[in-house]
Amino acid sequence: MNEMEKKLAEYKCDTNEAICLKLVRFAEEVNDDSMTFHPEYSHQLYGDDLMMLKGRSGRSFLLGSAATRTTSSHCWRKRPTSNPSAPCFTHTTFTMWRREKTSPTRFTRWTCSARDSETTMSACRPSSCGSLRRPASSTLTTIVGTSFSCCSRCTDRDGPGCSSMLTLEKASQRIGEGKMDAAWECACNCPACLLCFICRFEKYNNDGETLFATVGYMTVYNYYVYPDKTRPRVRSGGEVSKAVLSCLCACWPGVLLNSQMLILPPFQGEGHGAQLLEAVHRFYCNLPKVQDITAEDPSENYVKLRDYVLVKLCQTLPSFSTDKLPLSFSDDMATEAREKLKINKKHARRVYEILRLRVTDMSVETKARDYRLEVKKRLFAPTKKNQRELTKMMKCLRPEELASHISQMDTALQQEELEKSYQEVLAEYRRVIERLAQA
Ligand SMILES: CC(=O)SCCNC(=O)CCNC(=O)[C@H](O)C(C)(C)COP(=O)(O)OP(=O)(O)OC[C@H]1O[C@@H](n2cnc3c(N)ncnc32)[C@H](O)[C@@H]1OP(=O)(O)O
Repeated sequence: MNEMEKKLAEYKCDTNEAICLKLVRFAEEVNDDSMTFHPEYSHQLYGDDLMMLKGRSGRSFLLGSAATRTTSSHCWRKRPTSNPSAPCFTHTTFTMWRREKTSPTRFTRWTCSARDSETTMSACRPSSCGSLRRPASSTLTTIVGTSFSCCSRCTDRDGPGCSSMLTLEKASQRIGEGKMDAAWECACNCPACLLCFICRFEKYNNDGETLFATVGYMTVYNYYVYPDKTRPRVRSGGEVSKAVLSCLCACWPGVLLNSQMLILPPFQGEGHGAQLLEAVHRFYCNLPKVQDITAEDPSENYVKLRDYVLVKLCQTLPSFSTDKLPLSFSDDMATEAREKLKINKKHARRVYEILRLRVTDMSVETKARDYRLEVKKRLFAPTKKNQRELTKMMKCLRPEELASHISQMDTALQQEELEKSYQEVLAEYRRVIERLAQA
């Protein structure tokens, strides 16, 4: 370490620790340190190794539905040695999120006023996003009984973008640059044709005024399925035309990041994710054009959440009744799950395995064995396919070419891997069953 590096070392710190965030509903909360939390990921703002932050003075506030206030005055990034005159990039990046100066008296301007209904889920139609401060115009469904609202539009220019960058590992601002997508241009006014932002708001009262603060959101993109269906996919909002992008950016600059689903950290683990996903499924269930609902590259947490929600939805379907579960996965199950709940076959199969586990007495050896074989049959299917291909290859490959493929066939190793996968799946299923029991 040279002298300069030693000097700089004292300013270095973990940016995940140094950055403090708050979600603030009322003016007095701005100074309430008990509400502080830290980001999970800050490398997208500061880089992996060049970032430096002096002390712990960096601090941001994400207010109500949106705006960000940054009081981080001591953060900067080391100038690249190759270009000493380069600007201090981190500082620029950080202040980029500071759309407006925040003052407690202006809180209400950053909050969203949705419809009067208890909860409202709306789809965002890009062409109708022009007026940014109006409530969402297209109410699609109303769910009564919860004080949270699903709404597509934020009424302010500032979205929870910074929080998205700080809570997702691969968030990106560079989406859809220059790309056109017909789905976005659709003029039929059908919500199933669009990318929807479905947002979850906390409804609260501030001095007699009903306000809505962002809890989380999902972006769902509708793909075309031949010949006349669509397939909503939980995914980032990429591949949009520039015109639409700029319009949506104005509404939700942060939401347009590569964030498929996000519940803001203070609200995680409270059931919001499950309720949001369930609301989305229930909404699409009523659209005949929709084939099924999928997700793009789902994370482990998302799969856990989806398992729980889908099992909860399917458990009342006749084809999944307790007497039918021990008879193996049936076409009836796949069809009913797809037609009534827009669940695809692969997910319906997982649902079946979870529900069957719930009714199986695993202390009875024969029942446990039947269950194990049923699950392992599915888990082993890809390996079996590989084996069939290998058998074909054996007929045409030279011995040295075959050697590497043969090693993949080590049966003992395969059995070990299979058992490991089975145990992992079993643990995941048990967690879902436990959660269902608590609900
Ligand atoms: C398509 C994709 O892959 S998108 C990528 C997913 N997004 C991310 O990873 C971003 C960061 N993470 C998040 O935004 C959220 O954590 C999500 C979306 C993954 C989940 O949302 P959450 O609101 O936290 O989910 P929810 O609260 O319904 O369930 C999470 C856990 O909290 C537990 N929980 C729910 N309600 C309660 C409660 N009232 N009390 C205690 N625990 C609870 C659940 O049992 C569950 O635990 P488990 O996972 O061990 O079963």
